[in-house]
Amino acid sequence: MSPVAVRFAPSPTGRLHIGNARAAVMNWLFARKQGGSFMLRMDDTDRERSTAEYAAGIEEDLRWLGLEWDRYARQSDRLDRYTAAAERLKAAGRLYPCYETPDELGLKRKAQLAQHRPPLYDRAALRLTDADRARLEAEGRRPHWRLKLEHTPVVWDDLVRGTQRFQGQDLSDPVLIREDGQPLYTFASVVDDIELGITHVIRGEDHVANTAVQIQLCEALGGPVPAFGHFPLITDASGAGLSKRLGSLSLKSLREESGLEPLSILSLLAKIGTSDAVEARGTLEELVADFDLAKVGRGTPKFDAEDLHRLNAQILHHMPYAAVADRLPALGMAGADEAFWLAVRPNITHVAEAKGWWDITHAPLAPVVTDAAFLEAAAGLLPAAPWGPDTWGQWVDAVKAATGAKGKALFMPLRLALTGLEHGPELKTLLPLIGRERTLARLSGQTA
Ligand SMILES: Nc1ncnc2c1ncn2[C@@H]1O[C@H](COP(=O)(O)OP(=O)(O)OP(=O)(O)O)[C@@H](O)[C@H]1O
Repeated sequence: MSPVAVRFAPSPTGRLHIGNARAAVMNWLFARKQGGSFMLRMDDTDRERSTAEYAAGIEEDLRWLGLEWDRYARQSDRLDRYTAAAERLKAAGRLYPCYETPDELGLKRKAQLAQHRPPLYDRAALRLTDADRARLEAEGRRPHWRLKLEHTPVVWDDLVRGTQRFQGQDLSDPVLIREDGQPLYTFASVVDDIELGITHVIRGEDHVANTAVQIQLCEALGGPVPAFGHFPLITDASGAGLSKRLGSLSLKSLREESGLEPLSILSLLAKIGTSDAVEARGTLEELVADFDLAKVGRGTPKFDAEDLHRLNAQILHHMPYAAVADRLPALGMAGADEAFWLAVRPNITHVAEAKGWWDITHAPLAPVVTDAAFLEAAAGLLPAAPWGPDTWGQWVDAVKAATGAKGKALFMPLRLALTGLEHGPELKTLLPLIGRERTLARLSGQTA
């Protein structure tokens, strides 16, 4: 058996959204789990809507997620392959020229629907004589080309949906090549899957009907026919579909505006709509280990941004300093060290929020003074420098013994004076970061 080869094949007509990313994640995890290869293929034959900027944006998004590709292809580099495949189909009598305009096709469809018949192409072009075609071309009409489907059953064992059955006679002969010579998605995709050795096509269920046609096309081109798996499409929280062109829920905005970590998105996308619970995972390897296409369910997964934020917080709570060290200076935390990161990571949902704690530990702050006499007494008991992890314990024991204050009455005035807030990271870890001088000043009510 040939080694497993999968592809993620976006059209570069917008930035990737969370649904597209699911397709990328599924394919990448499948490849890694099976020891196979993952290809990024830009389906850019739509010249009007594809741009190099969007292609670069898609690459940026995938790299940010950590989904590196083993192979890369661009359909616009392979146009000669589609021409060659079209010639083979013509020679085999499977590709035929049609001359109807979109308006004429629209009228035919309307008439069929009015008679409660399915709106299938009526194959009128197959009945044209050479003379008819010559006359149409003389009128200036250029042909588009349709695949002549076999009127036989098409059956495949879908890796997600189980056995799928279509009848060739229930499907319209698909247009493979437009009037202007542009190969359409259905065609280019199958030529590539065959020639690039794709063994498994894993994609959203928006492609199920395409698959029936593509299996026939693949056979007409001499195969081999890959395995197919179609997973349900993600909707937004209101149940509405996503579209690259509308820019909905793009990875770029989740990264740049919402400040999410790639692993939160990966953790969500690897598990949403599967029989596994959605949980934060600290590495891609853990997600690979859990992955099994058989766990993907048939229900429509709804994307809820709240889930991502919850996962993000969980991921940050365990994130080592090395994973963020490079990013902290650019977020206004130049000089932030491991002690600072370990102190604040349990209290943040997004990395940028660490800046709030950076300011509290490193910039002037107006303390909240609730009991000046108590704070003065506490100031007199502050241990001498140097301070370490035990300083807080020693200090509060002394304050407790001297004042008799306990529990909240002991901690809250100190927390408010030192941080200005009622909640936050453990004072045991914050105190050495704030330092003795600043602590003394804040205890006396000064902005420091
Ligand atoms: N909402 C979704 N949920 C899961 N997968 C999706 C979703 N939308 C698209 N996909 C998958 O993303 C992959 C790339 O598809 P494609 O580039 O056609 O994106 P698209 O968002 O459908 O495009 P467009 O909005 O530009 O029509 C395909 O495998 C497709 O099935």
